[in-house]
Amino acid sequence: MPVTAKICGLSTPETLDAAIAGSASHVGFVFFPPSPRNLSRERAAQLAARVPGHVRRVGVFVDPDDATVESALDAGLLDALQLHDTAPARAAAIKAKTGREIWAAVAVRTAADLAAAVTFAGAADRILYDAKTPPGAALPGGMGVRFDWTLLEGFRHPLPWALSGGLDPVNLREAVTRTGATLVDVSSGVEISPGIKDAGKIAAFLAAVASL
Ligand SMILES: O=C(O)c1ccccc1NCC(=O)[C@H](O)[C@H](O)COP(=O)(O)O
Repeated sequence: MPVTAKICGLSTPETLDAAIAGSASHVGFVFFPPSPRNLSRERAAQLAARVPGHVRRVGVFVDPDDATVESALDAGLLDALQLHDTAPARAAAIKAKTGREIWAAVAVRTAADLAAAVTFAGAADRILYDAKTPPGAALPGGMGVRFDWTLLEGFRHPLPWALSGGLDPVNLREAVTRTGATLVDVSSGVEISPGIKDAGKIAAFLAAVASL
């Protein structure tokens, strides 16, 4: 099965272009003000206009209200909405209201955390297994934290899914081999500092994906 990749937290034309040139299947735009990757409406519109139709635009949110979603949808021309810290009923309501594909982030540290995945059946279209960030962390994602990938070995996934959390070009092969992921998501692993993406690192990650 071919593996595809989402490059998340893009915020400049140069790094967005590197993701597109390297054949990313998805690009992620963050709409969460505490994040160093947060986009203004204007920047989101500027970036969204550069994305060709075959690359899917994913908006990343943390339990957003309707106004936040509407504003981002309009500016970012979003194909999918990735929801962190969002209850299944709220995810279902956003899906019904927007008609967009919904990705539900499930934060994982232990096997017990995986039980949340099934609660999104019927409410979301895809599960994003992401590493649980430390207690008190400013962000629920995008912190370069990985989880124990063996937890996903033999797990019965209730929905299509993607793997995230602390991925980089070096650990990618082990992550995919252990979990069987066919869609991977990276942010910190292609940055030189939080929020600052690097075109060379993006190219290296996508080359590693293509070599799997
Ligand atoms: O990236 C952010 O700043 C962010 C903020 C709030 C919620 C989620 C966020 N990122 C979600 C992602 O999709 C990241 O790509 C994912 O957590 C993996 O991040 P990393 O471990 O840094 O590769």
